[in-house]
Amino acid sequence: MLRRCFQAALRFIPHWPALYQDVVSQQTVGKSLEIWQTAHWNTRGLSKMSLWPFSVKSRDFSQPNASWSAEMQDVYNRYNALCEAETEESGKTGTWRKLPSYNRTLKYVRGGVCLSKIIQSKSRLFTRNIKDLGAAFEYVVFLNQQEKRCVCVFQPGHLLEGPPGHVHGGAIATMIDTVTGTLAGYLAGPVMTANLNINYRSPVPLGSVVVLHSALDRVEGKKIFVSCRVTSTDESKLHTEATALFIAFKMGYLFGS
Ligand SMILES: CCCCCCCC/C=C\CCCCCCCC(=O)SCCNC(=O)CCNC(=O)[C@H](O)C(C)(C)COP(=O)(O)OP(=O)(O)OC[C@H]1O[C@@H](n2cnc3c(N)ncnc32)[C@H](O)[C@@H]1OP(=O)(O)O
Repeated sequence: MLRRCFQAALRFIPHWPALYQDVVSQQTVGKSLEIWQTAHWNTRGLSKMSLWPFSVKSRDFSQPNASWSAEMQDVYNRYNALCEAETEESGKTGTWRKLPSYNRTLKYVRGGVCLSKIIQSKSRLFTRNIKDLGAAFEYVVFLNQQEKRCVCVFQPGHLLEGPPGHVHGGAIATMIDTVTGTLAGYLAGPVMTANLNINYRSPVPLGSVVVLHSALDRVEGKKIFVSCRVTSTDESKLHTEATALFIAFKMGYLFGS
């Protein structure tokens, strides 16, 4: 049923066939890097590219809101200023870029906003499925594509409790998976986590602000190795360390073709 739905959708979304064909024809990460970045992932704004006649705007869930603490806002301002400063200097895209954060990964794909209304329309990204501001995952990711690294400013809310007053290890793992997966995804197109190794060094208090620093270690064919450190905002305290392996896949893999 899902497969039929997907195939029917392919016929109606103007850009999807191009996306689909290129995905299935790319064998290695190396080959697909530039193609995905420039043409297929919604990294600059889908509405500019799409011919779809209806609204294709997705809400960006990583905008500052009233739940953000002063510390969260400060760190956000620091990285946001880097994005703006470098953009002004060069007159074009800066080295740092704030990434949008949608509530479905499908929305990063060209035509995906429309597809998301058709395919399992009630599905939501795990980290963006609680509507109360500040209650769970408050975060924003900045990408430095040249240096192949990203940072995430994360303010865990009260619904993420594990040990009393502190963040659940699974919630930290979720954020590590999200941030390393986002980096791998922006560098290589669609990826899935194959392996995630985590060492928890010190507990994270609920409502505090931490920074996830993620960097590309190496690429071997379709294997993308990424590492991540979770620290206090001044980096004086190490909370968590992790390494992750992502595998680039063809979109058809998820839809049975
Ligand atoms: C979806 C797109 C996301 C991108 C978004 C970018 C934009 C940002 C947007 C929004 C942010 C949100 C980001 C969220 C991120 C969350 C990600 C997840 O949580 S993913 C769910 C959990 N993961 C699974 O459910 C996988 C289940 N596993 C599988 O499906 C397969 O095992 C898979 C695809 C991982 C590998 O498939 P095979 O095993 O058929 O692949 P073979 O071709 O055999 O292996 C390739 C190489 O990888 C090695 N390999 C495979 N698994 C390994 C493992 N576990 N450990 C070590 N090596 C492994 C193999 O030995 C092989 O190596 P040799 O080429 O021979 O050198």
